[in-house]
Amino acid sequence: MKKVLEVKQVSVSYKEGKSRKEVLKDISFEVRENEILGLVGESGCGKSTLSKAILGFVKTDEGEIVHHTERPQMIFQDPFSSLNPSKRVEWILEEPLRMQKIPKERRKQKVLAMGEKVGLTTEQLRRYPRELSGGQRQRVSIAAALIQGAKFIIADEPVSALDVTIQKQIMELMVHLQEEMGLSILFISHDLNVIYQMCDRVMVMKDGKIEEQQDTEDLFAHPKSSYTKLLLEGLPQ
Ligand SMILES: Nc1ncnc2c1ncn2[C@@H]1O[C@H](COP(=O)(O)OP(=O)(O)OP(=O)(O)O)[C@@H](O)[C@H]1O
Repeated sequence: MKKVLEVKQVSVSYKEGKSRKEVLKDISFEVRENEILGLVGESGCGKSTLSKAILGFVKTDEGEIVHHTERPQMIFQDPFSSLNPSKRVEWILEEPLRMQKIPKERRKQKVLAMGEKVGLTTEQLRRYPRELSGGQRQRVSIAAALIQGAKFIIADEPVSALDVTIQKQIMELMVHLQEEMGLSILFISHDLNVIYQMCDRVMVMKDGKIEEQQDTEDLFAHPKSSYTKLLLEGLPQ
């Protein structure tokens, strides 16, 4: 099985006064080609720090992070913060292509095609981010992540800010695109229901450590760690 990412015995700490607080402790896992790997854990357990470490935004104290593809593209919970408010959606999507000096006609075609893939109409592509609904904005950030041909995406709580029905649509879109485009997704969520519906494999994180990782069905049917059991007990049947 080919891998897109290997994280080997990684530890990360933040400065806290004169000492340092260890936030990630000896983390090891891999993301394989063509899979959705879930990362679940309570608020503050270190999920966002892990994605920052993968992107190289925080320094690791120990361990090694090996990329086998280009750096992943991110999708965030709140696309507002990542979308330029003063530009129309089509401009935002075109921007990385402009940087690559792709000719105008080709850029327009790519934006239209990507818009269609994520379910945005030509009319919606002409709007500003603030003129779209939360779900439509999340479609824009998915398109922005994919338009340069990324094969590996980190999605950090991408559906947590959405209502349940919209949540479902965005989840279905992501699974569909993952299958169609052969993507690898590291899917971060605190919501076990969402993880169950989306992911091929799951890692459970607690206090900066990976408690366990298993195929989704196995983890939900036969959790190994007492912490995972506790999390699952909190779920309606
Ligand atoms: N820049 C920073 N400096 C110091 N401490 C930080 C910094 N960023 C995060 N932390 C601390 O590191 C721990 C892990 O935070 P992190 O944001 O990675 O958790 P998380 O699991 O993503 O939480 P959430 O789901 O609430 O976003 C927390 O205790 C947090 O307070």
